[in-house]
Amino acid sequence: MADFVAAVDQGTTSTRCMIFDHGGNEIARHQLEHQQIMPQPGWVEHNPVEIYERTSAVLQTVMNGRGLCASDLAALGITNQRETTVVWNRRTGRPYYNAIVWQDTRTDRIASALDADGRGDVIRAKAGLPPATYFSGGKIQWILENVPGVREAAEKGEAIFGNTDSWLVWNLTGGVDGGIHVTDVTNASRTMLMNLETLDWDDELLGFFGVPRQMLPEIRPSADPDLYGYTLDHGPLGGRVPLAAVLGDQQAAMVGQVCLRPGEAKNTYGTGNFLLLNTGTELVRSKNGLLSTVCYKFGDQPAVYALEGSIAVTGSAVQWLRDQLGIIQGAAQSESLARQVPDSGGIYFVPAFSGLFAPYWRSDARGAIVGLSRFNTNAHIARATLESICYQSRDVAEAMEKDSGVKLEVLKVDGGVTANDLCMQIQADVLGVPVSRPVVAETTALGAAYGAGLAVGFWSNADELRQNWNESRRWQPEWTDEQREKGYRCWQKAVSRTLDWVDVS
Ligand SMILES: Nc1ncnc2c1ncn2[C@@H]1O[C@H](COP(=O)(O)OP(=O)(O)O)[C@@H](O)[C@H]1O
Ligand SMILES: O=P(O)(O)OC[C@H](O)CO
Repeated sequence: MADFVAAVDQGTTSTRCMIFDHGGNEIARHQLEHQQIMPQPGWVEHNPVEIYERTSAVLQTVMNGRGLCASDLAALGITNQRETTVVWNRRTGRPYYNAIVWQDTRTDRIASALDADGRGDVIRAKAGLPPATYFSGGKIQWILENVPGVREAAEKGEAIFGNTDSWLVWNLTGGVDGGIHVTDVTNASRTMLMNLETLDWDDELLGFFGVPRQMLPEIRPSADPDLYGYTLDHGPLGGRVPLAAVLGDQQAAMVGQVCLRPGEAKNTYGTGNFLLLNTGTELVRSKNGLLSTVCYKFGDQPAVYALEGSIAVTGSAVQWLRDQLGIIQGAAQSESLARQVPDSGGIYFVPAFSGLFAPYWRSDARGAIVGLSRFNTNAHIARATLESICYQSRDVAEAMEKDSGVKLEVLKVDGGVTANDLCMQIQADVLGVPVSRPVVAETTALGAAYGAGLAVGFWSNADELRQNWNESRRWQPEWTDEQREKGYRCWQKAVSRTLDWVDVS
């Protein structure tokens, strides 16, 4: 009898494998970082071979560490950083180029040209996305146009595209020896190439980016009782395990937080922040700068959609304090440093390192710290960094309320930054609603495990998952309304100072 479900969470900064039992409790985990390659300002790449090696290593370490074998696992689910683009050769298994990461802004001219000639509106209508450097379509176009030999190989069906989910599934199911070339509907909904209503690749959208259809993976349900396939006997799990679910990481976090009813929402605080609201089987189109996206599709049930507010830089701003400014030694120290001061001393930090994503979608913005005086110290900068995470979340929460009419009563949170108690208190203050963190903060991996477990009958329905959800801590707002609104007005003024900084026309 298989007592556990495994999940791989292939994230922006690291890859982790986690094993869960039927109660949704974490049994084992291992995590490895991979290199962030930044060859030019605004460019961010990962090495896909390194990512697969790290994935194999975390799977092996977890299995060996707990003395588990493949037959102990009912299923494997995969969740991944979305949009990040890999193009590889299906005969040799070798990538043509590094993965171009979702944060990479090299395609800003491709993106702004889409709005100049009306294609942008078609993309908004069909894909639910604003033209932006964020999504995969422009990244594939860049590889087709700039890496010698790829266009010809793509026309012949030899050069194939995938986000990191497809790359991992292809390798785990055989690679050059019959690996399957698939993705799930949530990942496909982030490419600018899929029609949100038909849930299929759209020829008009493919034409906008010059992408040959034969490059693209087959789109499958997020949790698939027919199974994606099996891991290999000689693979990192040491045997055949049903690969039963694939979900983009933010959608997986929705499942892990059991936001499975319309009106339920969560905010994940990782490298960036992603606030998603379940809108049910109704596709809600944003008028306020949010994305419409697929939340999940379980088997042959209708797809469930979400509104999403994507924020490019939140936890990575904390990394910037550590790696570039050197004012903290580790991410956790951002809290002790910020606690040295009662407020940010009048400064506001807008970390528009990759332009601004939702709700602004301004690739011409760049980061700024405004309001500086000689009074300010590193502690104020640390505090302003935490505040920037919370104010950006308020920007998207406001847009979400306008689009959906749903008033947030409590914000469910998860992800690495939620370990920062001060940041969560500031979030409650800035939003004016309570913030609630679950016991299992690794909701992304848990969501992939839930998808895989539902597909193979390890869990039978959403009610079982709901019983597994428990709160670990809740923060109540402490600021007065006057404090809250004054702070937010200053934030909006600071944002306006970052716009129109670089020329992307
Ligand atoms: N105590 C902390 N305070 C603030 N930020 C933190 C803390 N711990 C981790 N982080 C940030 O959380 C991010 C990692 O979170 P994680 O959920 O693992 O992200 P991802 O899935 O994007 O790789 C990093 O950007 C790191 O700077
Ligand atoms: O890997 P994360 O957690 O930073 O998530 C990245 C998002 O999927 C980008 O859209």
